[in-house]
Amino acid sequence: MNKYPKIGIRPTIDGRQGGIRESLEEKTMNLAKAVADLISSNLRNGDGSPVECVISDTTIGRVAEAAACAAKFEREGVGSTITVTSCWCYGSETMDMNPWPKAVWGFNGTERPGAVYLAAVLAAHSQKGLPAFGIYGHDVQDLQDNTIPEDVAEKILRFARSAQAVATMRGKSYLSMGSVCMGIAGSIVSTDFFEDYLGMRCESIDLTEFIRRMELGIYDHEEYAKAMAWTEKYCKPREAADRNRPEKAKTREEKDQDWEFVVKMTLIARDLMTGNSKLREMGFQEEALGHNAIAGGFQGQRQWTDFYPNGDFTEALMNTSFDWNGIREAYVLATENDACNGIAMLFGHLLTNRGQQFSDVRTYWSPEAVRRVTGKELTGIAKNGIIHLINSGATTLDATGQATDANGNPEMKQPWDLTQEDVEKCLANTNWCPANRDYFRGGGFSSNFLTKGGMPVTMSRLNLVKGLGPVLQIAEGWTAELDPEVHRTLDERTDPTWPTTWFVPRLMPERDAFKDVYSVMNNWGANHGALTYGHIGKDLITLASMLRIPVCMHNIADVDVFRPSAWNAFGMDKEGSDYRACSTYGPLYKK
Ligand SMILES: C[C@H](O)[C@@H](O)[C@@H](O)C(=O)CO
Ligand SMILES: [Mn+2]
Repeated sequence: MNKYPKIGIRPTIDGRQGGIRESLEEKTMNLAKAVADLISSNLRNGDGSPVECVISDTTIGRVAEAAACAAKFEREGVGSTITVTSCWCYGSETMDMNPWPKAVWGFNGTERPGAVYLAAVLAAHSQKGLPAFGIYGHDVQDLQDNTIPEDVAEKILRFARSAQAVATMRGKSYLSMGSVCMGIAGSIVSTDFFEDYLGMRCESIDLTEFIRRMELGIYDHEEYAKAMAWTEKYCKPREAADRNRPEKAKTREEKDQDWEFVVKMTLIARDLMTGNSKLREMGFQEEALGHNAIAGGFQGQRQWTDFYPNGDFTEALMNTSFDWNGIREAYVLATENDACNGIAMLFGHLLTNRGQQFSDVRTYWSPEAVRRVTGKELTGIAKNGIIHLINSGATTLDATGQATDANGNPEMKQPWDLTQEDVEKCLANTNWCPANRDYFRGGGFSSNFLTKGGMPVTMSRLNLVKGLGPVLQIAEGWTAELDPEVHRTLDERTDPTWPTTWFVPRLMPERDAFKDVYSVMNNWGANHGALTYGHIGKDLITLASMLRIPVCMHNIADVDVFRPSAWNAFGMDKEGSDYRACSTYGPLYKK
């Protein structure tokens, strides 16, 4: 069985035999091949395999050929399509009628009217309530030119990245480990939202399952020994001084036991999400299956953490692009079972294949407040103020920023670009602090690091609003590096046992929520944000429109907003039309 969905390419053609069709067959097929090649040579699935395309067996001129193509795509596990043409074709006969994400590239040439077909078929898509993305190159190309211009390539790849994310999450699960955490609304998991908007299921387990598996030894014992040896080498030596009051601190012996406990928790959390064939060999058929989870959340607080070591080690390692088994794709695991943030992490992960960061959006520090408490000025990109992102647990260790690109700049890499040296540097820059036992009575270890400055990042968050539905918010910006003394003073006022990222959003004076750094913090819809490496706001906007989730706040220029062409019919203000279109079409998988 194929692990990932494929993208179907549909070459459509003028059906008139006796000259027209014959003259266009080769050209049209070549355009389809060029699109498939563009996608497979640029986009990868999470395991590093190229995103696969399937091309229709024939060009599509008449409806029987459209039907044969649809049948082939169903057999091949296609999850979205791109229709390509350089000429006039018959709209409703050749169009893709499947409600999955779809785009049409109408070649901008004038010998044959590909753009006329594009307009006609997009009108048909609008009329039939099957929104499609329209791709029309800016400059006229010659008929014999089969190259894909840069502006067209950018749109094809933006569509394909987002469509592949939509298709990849479909049919998978979100696994709640535990339930609602400290009354956090995002952890009141909405099955309706997951099912209707994402095509996903919600699974849940009670946290006693961890104890059962630990006590009955239901985990891979060989892997546990390997994981423990790795932890002894890379993590335990970086155990930080205990900041608990002496009467609250655990003894050395208790801490050693906690290390063993949190390593076992990590194996079990992974097995719960994705299963483990080793457990089948051990006779545990059910446990070997896992929950088919592509994302999950760990409740932790309060009952579990009041009694057992916290989930911080587990969450940090799961979200990281490496562990004792080497470099691998990061998992998506939200802390505090905040599924709304987990979904923003999942979007970021599927669009980039990189490890994700989960944080409390804790403090806006104005330049004035920083001056007052430190006696120093914020400088550089931080000069207009900063947002302190900090939470125990679910932040990828990739967010240390210790991996470097070819120019020596910090990067949170895709796993296939990570090197062993990068991995060792991420680990060498992460401390493991005995958990603050006023908060976490059961102990455990919190990952602690300071994110390197200068990385392009995008903060996002999904919120559920009664009467409206889901909305997405997006803020592109950068990580900032502060004067070390300023960092220390500000960090000491919080919980210095947790990882810190200083975030500076890109401001847009003309948009109220981005007129200053304070407004970004003040407009954030909940206590958490997901941080993704890179400026991926454009991709998130395209993805959200495919899922009919309106974007309530973003700092992306209008020219970079790429949504289905039907959105243009809902008015000239892009954000208002987004709301109207999303509410008209409704969720993609509504039953
Ligand atoms: C320890 C505390 O309960 C934190 O976990 C709390 O500040 C949060 O993270 C709330 O989202
Ligand atoms: Mn939190």
